[in-house]
Amino acid sequence: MPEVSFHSVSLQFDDQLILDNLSFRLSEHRIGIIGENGSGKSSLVRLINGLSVATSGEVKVNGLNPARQAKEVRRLVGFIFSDADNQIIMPRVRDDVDFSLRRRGLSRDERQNRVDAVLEQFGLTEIAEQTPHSLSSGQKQLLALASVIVINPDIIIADEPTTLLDLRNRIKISRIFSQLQQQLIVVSHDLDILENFDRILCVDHHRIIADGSPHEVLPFYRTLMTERAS
Ligand SMILES: Nc1ncnc2c1ncn2[C@@H]1O[C@H](COP(=O)(O)OP(=O)(O)OP(=O)(O)O)[C@@H](O)[C@H]1O
Repeated sequence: MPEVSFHSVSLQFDDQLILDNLSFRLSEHRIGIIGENGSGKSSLVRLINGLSVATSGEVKVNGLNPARQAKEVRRLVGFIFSDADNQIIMPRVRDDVDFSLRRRGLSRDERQNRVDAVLEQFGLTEIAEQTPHSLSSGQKQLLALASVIVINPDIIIADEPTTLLDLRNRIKISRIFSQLQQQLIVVSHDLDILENFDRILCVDHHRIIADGSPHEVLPFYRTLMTERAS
């Protein structure tokens, strides 16, 4: 598996402290990141592909620094944004998936086969010729996932990938996640999809307050949130 490491990483926006002196290494297969709204989860994963830059400390992805070697890191890391509209580029669903594969040196046939396979996998075949903007929010979310998974990146980061999906599609995504060979880092409020992950980190008040197996961290988090809600 690839290795993502944080060495004394802090992140500030203007004067606001978001992440405070985080150090950890991620080398497990499937890693979940949980925490309250605004706790810094998206900010944390955005540091991994250089979308944000640490105020101090250092992030490394397989030894590369995402802030200084963004191009190389983005070849390794596929990032699925929480807002799928951000990722839609092309006028047809099929072309949008295909767009990710351009400049990968594949033949036209090979590209088409991969696009067809991933459209099928995500249940998008029937709407392959439609414009992405005509899709429902959930279908756009599936398209965003398909467009990243088709490239086969070494690390897949998904920021709240199931927020808009119905139960059937959540189950489907959960199955797809469990079959992926690549390292997967998922930010989610949907705790069910993280049940079978290898490791869960809980971000709270700028720090990681729990880090362990889903059996340890998810019940801890559920109890903490129940207490805070009352
Ligand atoms: N580009 C930015 N400029 C200024 N502040 C930002 C920026 N991005 C995030 N923040 C702030 O950082 C804090 C953490 O935001 P972040 O999106 O990382 O939280 P989150 O845990 O992913 O939240 P949610 O669960 O609601 O998606 C918030 O207070 C947010 O306002």
